[in-house]
Amino acid sequence: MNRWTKLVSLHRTQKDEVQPEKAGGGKEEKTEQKTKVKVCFYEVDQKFQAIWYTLDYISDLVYVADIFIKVRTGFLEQGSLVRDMSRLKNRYLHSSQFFWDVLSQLPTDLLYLIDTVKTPVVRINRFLRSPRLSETLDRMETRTAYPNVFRISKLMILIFILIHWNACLYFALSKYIGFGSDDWVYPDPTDNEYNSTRRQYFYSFWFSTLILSTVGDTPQPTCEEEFLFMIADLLIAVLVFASVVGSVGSVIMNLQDRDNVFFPNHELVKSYLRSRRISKALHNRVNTWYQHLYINKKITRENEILLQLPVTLQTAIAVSVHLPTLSKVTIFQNCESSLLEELVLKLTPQVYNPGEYVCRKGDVGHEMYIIKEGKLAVVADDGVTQFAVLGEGNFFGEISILNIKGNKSGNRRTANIRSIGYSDLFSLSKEDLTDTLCEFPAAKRLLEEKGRQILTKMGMLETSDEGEEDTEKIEDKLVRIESSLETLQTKLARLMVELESSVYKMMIRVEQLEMQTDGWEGIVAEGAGSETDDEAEIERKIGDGEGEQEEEPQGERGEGDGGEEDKDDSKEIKQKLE
Ligand SMILES: Nc1ncnc2c1ncn2[C@@H]1O[C@@H]2COP(=O)(O)O[C@H]2[C@H]1O
Repeated sequence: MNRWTKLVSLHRTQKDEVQPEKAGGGKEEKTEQKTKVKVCFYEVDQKFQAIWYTLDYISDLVYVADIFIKVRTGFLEQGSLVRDMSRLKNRYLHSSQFFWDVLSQLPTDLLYLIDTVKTPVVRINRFLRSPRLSETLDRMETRTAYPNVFRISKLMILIFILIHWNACLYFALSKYIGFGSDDWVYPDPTDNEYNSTRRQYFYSFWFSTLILSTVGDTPQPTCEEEFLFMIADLLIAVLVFASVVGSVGSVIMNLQDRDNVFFPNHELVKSYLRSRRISKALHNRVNTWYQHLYINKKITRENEILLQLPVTLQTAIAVSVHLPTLSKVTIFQNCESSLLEELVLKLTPQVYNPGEYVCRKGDVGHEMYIIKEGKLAVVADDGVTQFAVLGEGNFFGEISILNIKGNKSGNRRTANIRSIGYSDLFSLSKEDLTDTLCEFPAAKRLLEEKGRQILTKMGMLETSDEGEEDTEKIEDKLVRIESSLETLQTKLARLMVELESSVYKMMIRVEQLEMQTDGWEGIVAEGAGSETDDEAEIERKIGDGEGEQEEEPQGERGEGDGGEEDKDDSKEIKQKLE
């Protein structure tokens, strides 16, 4: 048999048959012996044949089970999941998938019965199932909480399998060329050091790893087969190396991207601070803040991350994350869930360092804050004297943005608020708060009440109750006037349309009547004798005109009383004629 044919068909010879060939040096034809079923490492085959068969047929059972699963797997039709068994069966049986599944499951193992074909190559059709494996891996990747770890593990396993197959080929090739015949092939197994199967496998695996990881340092090949093997391996190695570098690189990029999405980009801020020659103290404050974010996993850009989801999912997630905090806030405790759902998407997480001011007295207020975690103090201008300490579930900063009547400080902050330790806050902008409270007046009243209490304590509320009541009354009136104005505007618009249509109809009617009256001038001149008859005639014609008018569809007429006006006009014309 030709050397190449022998190599490709993976026929293997027994260990003791290798020796004469090795001794014979260039002897081309080897005696074909009883071939092995499974492995290049013959001892493994001899000892574990039962295990090989068992594993093979267990995996065949899994493949068959997979076919049943596929038949029962529903599919989407115009967005609805089809579960009807007869349709599912029909669909699968007529798909190309079914063809490939059957092909992969053909009992090619029966070829083992032919004595000369005892090679694992007969089961090669099982590889047709590999798309299903990659489908499974893809699904697992979308479900796992650690996709990057999963990706790297998958890559490592694939590389491991590749190195393993390559090691097997190397050993088979060494056996074919002759163990120990040169430096490149596997050393002579009769030597005790290289005799054990474990040593054979590890040596081959190591050799294969050297090539595929492009580490090199392998012995120089000496014969054609060795050269070809090395060339093919080195080409594969380039791909393997590239895919390893690429995958690891993309994993690192993903991690960086994730960090950049979760946290503000520290490197960017750092280089900005450097370029602007910011003082060391301020630099340190920024660094401490970043450190706190990273160590305690404080995510300040949640809203940006959630933006990629549909609004309903965003709300559901935000509610489940923030509701525990919001439900601790007194004003929101008895609120409708719809208010909380509306608010929750508008909250922006913020983290403050110890000693940092969240707002200063006299500043214009643009947002209010809800405390998620930490303690803050209402402090005097010296920054030390504390008037009150606010904790988890408290809120502040509402007075300057609520336009409370009688508030002497207007839209200015009434106090300094300073973070005692690290504090996690939610900020809510003036616009968002106003929009939301418009629809939930009860919550607005509560907020204003709390603000008024503080202002009264501080003596910053104008205490003219009457004035307040008056203003409230005026406000109520204004609201009523606004709504009445809107209704009036709508009515006016309708009337204008009706008026236009009536005028148009009137013009047509007058034209018709003019045409009719043209003929009567002669009749009138004929004399008074026929006067009574003419009058009756005119009466009749006008009567006809009115009848027509009555037959007009209501829709065309609109809601206005165009008909009445027409009648009046007809009477007028009649009078004129008389
Ligand atoms: N004595 C106080 N106790 C609790 N909170 C206060 C007190 N004084 C002021 N505040 C809060 O501190 C905030 C400072 O900004 P505002 O004036 O917008 O709203 C103020 C109140 O919410």
